[in-house]
Amino acid sequence: MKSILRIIRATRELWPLYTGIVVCAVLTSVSSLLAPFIISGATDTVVNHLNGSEPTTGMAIAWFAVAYLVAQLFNVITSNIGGYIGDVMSQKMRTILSVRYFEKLLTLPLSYFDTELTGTIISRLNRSITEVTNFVKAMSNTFISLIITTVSVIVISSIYYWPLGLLLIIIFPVYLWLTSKTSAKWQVWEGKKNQNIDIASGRFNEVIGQIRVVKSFGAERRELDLFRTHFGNTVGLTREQSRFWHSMDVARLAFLSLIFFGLYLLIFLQTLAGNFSIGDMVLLIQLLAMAVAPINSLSWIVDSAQRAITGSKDYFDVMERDSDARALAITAGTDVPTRPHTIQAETGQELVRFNEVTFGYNGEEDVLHKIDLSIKRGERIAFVGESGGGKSTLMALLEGLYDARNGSITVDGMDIAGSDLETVRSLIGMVFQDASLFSGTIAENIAYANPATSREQIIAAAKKANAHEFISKFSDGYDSLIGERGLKLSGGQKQRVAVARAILKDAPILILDEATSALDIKAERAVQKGLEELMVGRTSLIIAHRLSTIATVDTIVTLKDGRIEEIGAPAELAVSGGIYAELLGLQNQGGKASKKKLQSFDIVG
Ligand SMILES: Nc1ncnc2c1ncn2[C@@H]1O[C@H](COP(=O)(O)OP(=O)(O)OP(=O)(O)O)[C@@H](O)[C@H]1O
Repeated sequence: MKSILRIIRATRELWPLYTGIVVCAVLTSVSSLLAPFIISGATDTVVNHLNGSEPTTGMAIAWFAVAYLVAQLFNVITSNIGGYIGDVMSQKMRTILSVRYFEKLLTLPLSYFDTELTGTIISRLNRSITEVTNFVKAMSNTFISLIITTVSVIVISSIYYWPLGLLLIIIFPVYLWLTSKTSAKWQVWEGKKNQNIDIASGRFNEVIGQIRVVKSFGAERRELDLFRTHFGNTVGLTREQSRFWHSMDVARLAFLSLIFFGLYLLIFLQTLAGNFSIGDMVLLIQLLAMAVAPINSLSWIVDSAQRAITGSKDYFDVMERDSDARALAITAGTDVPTRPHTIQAETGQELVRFNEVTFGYNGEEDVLHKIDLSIKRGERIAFVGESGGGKSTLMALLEGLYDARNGSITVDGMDIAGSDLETVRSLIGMVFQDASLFSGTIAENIAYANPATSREQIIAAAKKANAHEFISKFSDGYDSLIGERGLKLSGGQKQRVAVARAILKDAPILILDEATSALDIKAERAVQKGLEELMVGRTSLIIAHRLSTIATVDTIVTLKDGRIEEIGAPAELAVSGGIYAELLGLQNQGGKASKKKLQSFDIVG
């Protein structure tokens, strides 16, 4: 329950809506309580008229009907206004919670995403927020009227005949006791179901996101079976859970029926004995009928409260994680650099420095050891090493995605650990191995760094990236929509759009992870032409996958098991007997074994 209160506290700006809901609920309950009294009055008036003790007119009786009508209309209006406010409140609450969740995810360190599946994160968000908002809405609409109605029924019945009140009071503790007995078990089942759904949804997202891989491996059936199994598990769990819940519900309702049997018996006997008038009897029967609904909804409230508690736990689990303070500053907008950093280093002077950098992921073993490296402004530097040697990790550190365990990295003299991330990242452009485009138009993708970029600038960037020609051939040109991840573009086309995107970002430092994806020679040349344009006047760090690229750089850094083995110009390293020389030798040898060895270095030729 504490977590529900936390949600309400966390959304305290909604208090005018909460108040509106409470006021409407009070008015609705009061107006619905009026109806039994009006009908009771009318019944007594009719009965008295019929037995001749108090003759009345049709007009007088009609006023009862009018009063009933007014009470009912009032009830309808207040309950609907309450419903309207409830709808707005729950949607606002949903919006607030969802935005905060998204904001939180955007500020969490990358290490969180290394261990969580995207689909799982989404599924958890949907479930927890839906259940919490549904519950708060239902609570606000029903809980208050439940209390008012119940208390009124107990008080009024007691005034008429105290044993009636006593019997009604007994119902609540027994009912709650029976319900709480079920709750602990219920939650365990619910947790297991959620686990299965999260795994299935996580996989679902991955499979649909990488549908080509799935199809090419013919893994559709296997994936479908896995999905079916996880969802199938939830059916079995629901069976057990529901069987238990409903058998407890039978106990609850049987007990309720027993108490109501006693209540009705007492009312009938008292009326027969002349202690209640017919009107009193009608009033009490109606009041009891009104009490049944809140009692029945007790178990439903407990049920949805349990769901909401589980949901809010998941929610707070993520919300309580430590954000990366510097990422937080970006989403909060407090870290916007007042002016773009202008590079101080002259061409040929040191721009990037790795100073004895050691790093390991998430408390795991070190994967980079004492990396010492100086990169000059304007230099082209290729990183070569076996797969897993630490090339991507080194780049991730430079971008400030992870913090070094030891040592420091400076860019233009700024230690990136102490600098605001927005400045650091504004200095670095990236072209990823997988172009990673978003759904939307080609123009939107090219202008991702700055959506306000003019169409002329977008076209100029596309021309430099060697992409203008193919884009112009689409019927909608730059406004052509590309599917999620740009599925409608070829690999080479996607790469060129990504290059144009990097050209527009215009960062002085470039990280290029050369595409190894099976680009044919023509496509590769087209991309290469764009990359050459992109690299002009910039400092380029290249994770190279082609010996032809490596041969053209100023400096090669070879990495082995997270350590720098050699640094030098291609001509020097070609004869030094190190990794690069070995790779050149393998290329010249040809043959299967050589090809395999080259592949282990992610070198495609
Ligand atoms: N997110 C991560 N969490 C934990 N360990 C990781 C993570 N990313 C990489 N590693 C590990 O760090 C080491 C270096 O990986 P890295 O991706 O930097 O190598 P690489 O040289 O770029 O390889 P490749 O060329 O295959 O991409 C590897 O042992 C890898 O298993």
